[in-house]
Amino acid sequence: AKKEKTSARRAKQDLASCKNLLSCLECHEHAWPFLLPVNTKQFPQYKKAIKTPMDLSTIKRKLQEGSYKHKGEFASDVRLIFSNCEEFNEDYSPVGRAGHCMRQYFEQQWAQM
Ligand SMILES: Cc1ncccc1N[C@@H](C)c1ccc2c(c1)OCCO2
Repeated sequence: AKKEKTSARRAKQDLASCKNLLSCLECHEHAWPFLLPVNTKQFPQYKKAIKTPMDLSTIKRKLQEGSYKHKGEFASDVRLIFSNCEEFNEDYSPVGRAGHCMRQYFEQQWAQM
């Protein structure tokens, strides 16, 4: 019973840390391209090019719904945002640069979790 308690407590702590890190990502100056799902009416080719779209609002919903069993699954979805961004956007475009900046920020914060 002791072992389960600590792992339940750690799971709670991890969820709180993921929610906190997500808030930091959402309010980052360069988060603007990633806040909501890419509008495929605005970018018709996006649907074909990007097999698994991801964005910060979707991650927020998944956290709230308890969709992530381990914090690593949360990190994978965040990294998916940035790999989709690299696939679709030129490195030196405004969105491409924002993606590189946000990825660097995320990995820095993630390493301290
Ligand atoms: C992350 C991403 N990848 C590929 C395409 C779009 C986006 N983001 C949207 C929000 C977006 C990014 C940039 C925009 C825009 C919408 O609307 C018009 C002007 O510039």
